[in-house]
Amino acid sequence: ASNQKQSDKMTSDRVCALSAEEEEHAALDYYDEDDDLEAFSNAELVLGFSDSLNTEIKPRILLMGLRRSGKSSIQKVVFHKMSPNETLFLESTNMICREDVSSSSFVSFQIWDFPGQIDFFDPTFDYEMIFRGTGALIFVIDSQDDYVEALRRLHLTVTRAYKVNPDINFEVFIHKVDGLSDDHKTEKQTDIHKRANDDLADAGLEQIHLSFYLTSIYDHSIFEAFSKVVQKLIPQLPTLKNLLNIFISNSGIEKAFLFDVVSKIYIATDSSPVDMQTYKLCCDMIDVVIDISCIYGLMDSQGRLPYDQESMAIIHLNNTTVMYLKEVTKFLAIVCFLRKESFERKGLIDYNFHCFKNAIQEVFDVRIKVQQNRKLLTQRRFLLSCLCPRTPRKGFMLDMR
Ligand SMILES: Nc1nc2c(ncn2[C@@H]2O[C@H](COP(=O)(O)OP(=O)(O)OP(=O)(O)O)[C@@H](O)[C@H]2O)c(=O)[nH]1
Repeated sequence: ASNQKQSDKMTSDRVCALSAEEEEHAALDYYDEDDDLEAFSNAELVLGFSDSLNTEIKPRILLMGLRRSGKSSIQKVVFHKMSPNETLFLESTNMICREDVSSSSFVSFQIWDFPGQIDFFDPTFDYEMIFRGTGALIFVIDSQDDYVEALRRLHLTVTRAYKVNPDINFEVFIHKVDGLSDDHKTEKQTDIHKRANDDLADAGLEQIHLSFYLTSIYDHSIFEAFSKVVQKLIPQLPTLKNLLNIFISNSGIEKAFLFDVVSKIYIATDSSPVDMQTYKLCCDMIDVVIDISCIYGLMDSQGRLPYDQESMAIIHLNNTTVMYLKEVTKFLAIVCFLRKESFERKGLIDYNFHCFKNAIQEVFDVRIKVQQNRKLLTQRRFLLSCLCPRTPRKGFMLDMR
């Protein structure tokens, strides 16, 4: 319960930070500006969203799949810290639920949770508008159920979405695998993979790439899968990876992850392979650090959490490995694994960390600058197109520049 409270507090802290952040940030450099504007006005018209002009248009992640496949549970467990058992009481989703996931870090997107059955032929459902601004489409398949119908829906959804926007990343979560043995899991994955790709090949659409993940809300697999989905939407990923590689190779560190603390999504890691055990240890460490901070730390006069960019933690494991966590920004932390001997040179590690942090700040600054320019441009173009609707927008763009 205490963990839940702390997470709620952190989430609400993040929401507060978001509104301030939104003031200075504009759209991610993700899709065409014309699409931004169009998607923005369409969303308002079609779905009645009341976003102000200030609102950032973020890449969308759609959660789709049959009824009761586990879509809402995934969203609640990953982004609301709901305990997996509580999802048993979730009611069926009847309308599209949209949620902003943002922080001052690189994690910034919208999740749209769709009701189980979407009728693509329903004229009130403007799927073209929805797919146009989509970065990733996650299709959830219940592995404990018969998946023939799910595969049919997957095929229909993917082909429709691809026609509208070929840049969407298609991610298939073979979900609820907690009830299956290891052999059974591999068997199901192979079967689903083969059938889905055969269907695409039969339709002459071999070029569509589907990524498959075995997931469950009862372990870390869902966080790991979500991390990979989100990473594909971070344009700065290669830069972050490069910075991490330089940092670890100069500090005697074996592995490092850059985490979004609230969601426990890792947004980047170095080039060495990731194993699930290491990832689990990082998640546990983040939980421990937040818990200890909340129990023993002193809140400031405004009642804010005693957890900030100065926070750090060291855990010595009983196999001569040391885990070292350091905050990079309020919502971003780096978790490193290194040998006890390497940790003796902590001064060097801290100095290198300082350089790493400055480099991350520079990446942020560039991003903010680009976003501010885009925001200004989009607002001006919007206002001008309202004043002179007949004049082609491209012309305005040239004038403004
Ligand atoms: N065993 C197991 N059950 C799960 C998992 N994820 C979700 N569930 C259960 O699946 C049921 C349906 O979950 P929901 O999240 O409501 O499913 P949904 O896809 O959002 O359903 P609709 O809103 O009707 O489209 C709930 O009882 C969850 O507890 C999982 O990883 N493992």
